Amino acid sequence: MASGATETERTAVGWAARDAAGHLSPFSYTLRKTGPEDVAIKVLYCGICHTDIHQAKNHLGMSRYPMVPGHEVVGEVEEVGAEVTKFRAGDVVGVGLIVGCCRQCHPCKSSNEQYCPKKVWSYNDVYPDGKPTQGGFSSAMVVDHKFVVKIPAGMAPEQAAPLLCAGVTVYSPLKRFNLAAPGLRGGVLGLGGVGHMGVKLAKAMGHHVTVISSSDKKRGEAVDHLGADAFLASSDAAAMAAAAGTLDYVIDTVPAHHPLEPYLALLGLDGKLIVMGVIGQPLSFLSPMLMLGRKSIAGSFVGSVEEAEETLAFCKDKGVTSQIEVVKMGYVNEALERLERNDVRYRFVVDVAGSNLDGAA
Ligand SMILES: NC(=O)C1=CN([C@@H]2O[C@H](COP(=O)(O)OP(=O)(O)OC[C@H]3O[C@@H](n4cnc5c(N)ncnc54)[C@H](OP(=O)(O)O)[C@@H]3O)[C@@H](O)[C@H]2O)C=CC1
Ligand SMILES: O=C/C=C/c1ccc(O)c(O)c1
Ligand SMILES: [Zn+2]
Ligand SMILES: [Zn+2]
Repeated sequence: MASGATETERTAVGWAARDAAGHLSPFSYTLRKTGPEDVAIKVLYCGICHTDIHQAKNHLGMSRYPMVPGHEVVGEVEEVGAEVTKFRAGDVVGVGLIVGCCRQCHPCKSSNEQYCPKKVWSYNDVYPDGKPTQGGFSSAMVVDHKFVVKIPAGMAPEQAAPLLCAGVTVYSPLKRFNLAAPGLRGGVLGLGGVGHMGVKLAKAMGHHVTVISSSDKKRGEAVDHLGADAFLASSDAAAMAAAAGTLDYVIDTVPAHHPLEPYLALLGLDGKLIVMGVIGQPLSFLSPMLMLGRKSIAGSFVGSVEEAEETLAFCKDKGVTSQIEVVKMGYVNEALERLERNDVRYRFVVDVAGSNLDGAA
């Protein structure tokens, strides 16, 4: 469609959860007209993040249905609004977890818009006009251009998808907590979608990287395939004790309740435990575990648009890729089940444009 056309409301076909069972099935809905600052996107690929399970299954008690999840979106620009100059039809672009913010608060004014109190989530939220947001397991999205990033030329679109959440989620805290310098010793707890990007990004920053996993099953892959320098099974008390005090940081990606003390013990002086997992129960630790070592526990929430662009550029520059299994939309429910039972190496990406979204086989 012509650049600047803004009058047509379009129908999208997504795959939506209807209730907390979290089963996705075809769902038609209308997208807003392409406003002057909007980009209309045909979705090509969308990664499956564990957050999509948390949201679809109402793990946090805040889910709204019908809900089309998906927030690692890569697509092709179909139409741009009259005031959009950064993108044009045919560009390959990405969208992550956030699609709106107030533009006036301190986080917004300091390129930390993901921390805006009025941020709009790409799904399971509403726009200021009351229309529900729907995510990337869908034929199309209309997104404010501020929240759209260009996928670097030469980067495969399916490869780029996991960088838009898993990648930037690790890149952002490493940068913000001054943990991007070479030579640091990092730990990645939980080798899943976010964790495997943690290993790859930290290695590309020049860190010595230890994977801390719930079992020994991923040892070979972590060291031989992903390039980790060391591997600890958290169940191996002797190995955990031998590694005490050796790490500058641990990126904790576990999506379920777990003790923090075994991982605080791995940190040396001033070490940081960065909690990433979305866990709806209190986590606990004994305060001396922090004091004796001046350690800190921090959180971090995805990354800004600027950081998403930096992550993409960093990955392009360093040759960092995601390790993915590409599936069709008809497989999305099996993929969600396999993700939940820790059976994916390491991110599912749905080939949305190559799928029959109406649900026929
Ligand atoms: N803070 C933020 O901005 C973001 C948060 N998230 C959240 O991070 C978490 C991880 O997401 P993602 O990487 O996609 O998830 P994955 O399921 O891909 O990976 C999680 C990994 O944690 C380990 N794990 C899983 N279940 C358990 C358990 N019960 N106990 C101990 N370890 C477990 C497994 O690794 P192993 O086999 O090595 O033990 C698993 O591979 C989720 O809660 C997600 O919502 C995601 C993106 C951004
Ligand atoms: O995938 C990214 C989402 C992270 C997230 C962080 C906090 C929270 O309450 C969520 O629902 C999701
Ligand atoms: Zn995510
Ligand atoms: Zn704001």
